[in-house]
Amino acid sequence: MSLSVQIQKQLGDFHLSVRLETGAGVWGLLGASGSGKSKTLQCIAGIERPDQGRIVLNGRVLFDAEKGINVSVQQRRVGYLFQNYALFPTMSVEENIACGARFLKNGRERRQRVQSMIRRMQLTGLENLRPAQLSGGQQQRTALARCLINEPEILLLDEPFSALDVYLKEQLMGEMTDLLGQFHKDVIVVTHNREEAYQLCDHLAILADGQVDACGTVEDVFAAPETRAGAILTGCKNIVPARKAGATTVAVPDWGLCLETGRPVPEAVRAIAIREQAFSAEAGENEYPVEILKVVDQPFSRLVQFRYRSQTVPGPLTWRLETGPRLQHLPEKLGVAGTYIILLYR
Ligand SMILES: Nc1ncnc2c1ncn2[C@@H]1O[C@H](COP(=O)(O)OP(=O)(O)OP(=O)(O)O)[C@@H](O)[C@H]1O
Repeated sequence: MSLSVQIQKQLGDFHLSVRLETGAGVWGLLGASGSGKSKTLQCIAGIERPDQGRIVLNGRVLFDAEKGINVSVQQRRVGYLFQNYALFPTMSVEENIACGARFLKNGRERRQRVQSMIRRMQLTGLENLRPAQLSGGQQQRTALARCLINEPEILLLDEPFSALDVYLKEQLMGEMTDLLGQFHKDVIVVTHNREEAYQLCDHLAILADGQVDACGTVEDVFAAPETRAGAILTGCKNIVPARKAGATTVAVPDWGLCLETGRPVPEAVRAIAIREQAFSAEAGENEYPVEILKVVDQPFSRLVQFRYRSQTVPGPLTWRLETGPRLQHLPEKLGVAGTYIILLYR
């Protein structure tokens, strides 16, 4: 699969300007609320019309502003799973799924396809129930079946788990991964949740203020987000302006420190990020005196707020530890291994 998106759209004061090239597998659009994720997906599906640009799916031009091409939603062969599934409340499971196969004129073939979908999506026995009589997972499978029956070339999932509680979400994420694997569908999934992004996707594009800010494999984006937006969205809490100080060191004026990164530091570095788990009382590297401000016990971890004694700005830093015996002695120094210092360029 290849999808090329180059679109611009003005929405009130908000400017969407997305350039994205995706390949096979599951791609995630990870962005904060209001960053333009849903609008991007809707432009690809043909629900929204960009002001400018071009969208090409597997060599087929779906939209080209200059050439006046705008293929209809029905003809795009793009499956779109709405955030709340958008099932028709007065229709049964079977009727909802059949809606996705309206394009099939042959009634017998349509019925066969619907029955096959019901089996594959493990909805057997539920055919005559209405959406309100289904569990969250059954509703999601019905909506997925309605998308997939049309044999789309790509499946777009808009925040597929946002409406679910934590327990159901974990269960359904596992199910969804299995189903997507079974159907061998290429997928773009929109989410603001880093766990979802990490678990479901092979590749990630970070969306910030209507633009793609960073792009790469999930592992690379999480290991080295490169931008502030990427660092925040992948869960970094300690982000601070920094600049190159030496071949392998960064100066961090707000903390009054110079940190050794253990690798060449490019001139372009503008900030660093250190994950909460990266600090250690036994790091043996970059160890500096700290003042512990607060210890908050959480169910499976302990959050320690601290400041460097050399710090010139007030905001606390956070250090997260696995829950163990209560801290007997609060450390006087904390360190961080150079490899855990994430260099940010924007
Ligand atoms: N019709 C509109 N007129 C003006 N602004 C709009 C319109 N529709 C959307 N916007 C703005 O466009 C921006 C992007 O919206 P979009 O729904 O794509 O965000 P999102 O990243 O999906 O957010 P969320 O995660 O909250 O759903 C938002 O700031 C929104 O306020």
